[in-house]
Amino acid sequence: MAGKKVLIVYAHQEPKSFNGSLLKIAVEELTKQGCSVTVSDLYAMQFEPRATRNDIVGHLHNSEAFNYAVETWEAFKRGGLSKDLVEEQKKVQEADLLIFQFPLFWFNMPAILKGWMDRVLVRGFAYDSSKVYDSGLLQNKLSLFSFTTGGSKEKYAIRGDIRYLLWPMQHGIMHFCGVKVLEPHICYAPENVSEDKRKEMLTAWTQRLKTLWKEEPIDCSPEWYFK
Ligand SMILES: Cc1cc2nc3c(=O)[nH]c(=O)nc-3n(C[C@H](O)[C@H](O)[C@H](O)COP(=O)(O)OP(=O)(O)OC[C@H]3O[C@@H](n4cnc5c(N)ncnc54)[C@H](O)[C@@H]3O)c2cc1C
Ligand SMILES: [Zn+2]
Repeated sequence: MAGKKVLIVYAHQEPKSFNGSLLKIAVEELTKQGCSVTVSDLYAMQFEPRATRNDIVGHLHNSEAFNYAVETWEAFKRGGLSKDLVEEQKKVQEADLLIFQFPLFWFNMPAILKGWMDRVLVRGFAYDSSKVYDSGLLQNKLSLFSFTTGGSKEKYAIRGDIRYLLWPMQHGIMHFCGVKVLEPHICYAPENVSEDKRKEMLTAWTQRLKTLWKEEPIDCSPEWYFK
């Protein structure tokens, strides 16, 4: 929808990859719609995934025993978070929609993207003591997890519902911070399907993006994941 701001957090090393093609499609289609699109290309940025002391500029709240959650919370309040974090938080703050584009690694997101979650979604910025889930601090935003797998759709049906994997990402992170969740977009086994099937999956992503702003968020409750 024209005027909407979208942040795509992208975790793949290779622009020519299938994930790279999915990213390109999203940038093109959303830009065409009149959205303003920002991409955080984590590998290209050499984004630091480790949650360390370096994320705090200046003095520590308690230099005797380091506590990452407490120190980043305190640093956020006094404007003492490292520059790369502040930049990512600004992008999140401005966005109406967050799209996460990545290949599934060990039933989860790649470490560099997990590190983005760990470091950017600081207490005071994304959530606070009683400000979690529907009261989280990142209200009025949507999120969408768009990812690829190595395993086929049939294999996932046998191994168990892929929604189980989405519980920590969608519910444990996004919903916890107050962000609403759209249906995930999953491209199964792009390496092992025909060229035609790959083209079909890319077209399906373009098609979905065309009507994305009309979608209702999922009911992000245990039933959606485990029923
Ligand atoms: C550490 C690790 C852990 C993993 N854990 C899991 C796991 O737990 N579960 C699981 O299912 N998988 C797992 N995998 C596999 C991984 O999820 C897949 O390899 C990945 O999702 C494939 O996506 P890709 O973008 O890298 O594919 P690519 O290999 O980049 O792309 C597939 C094919 O699409 C082609 N392509 C790219 N763009 C286009 C285009 N525009 N048109 C047509 N063709 C195109 C490429 O040339 C390539 O031939 C793991 C992989 C790693 C490295
Ligand atoms: Zn939820």
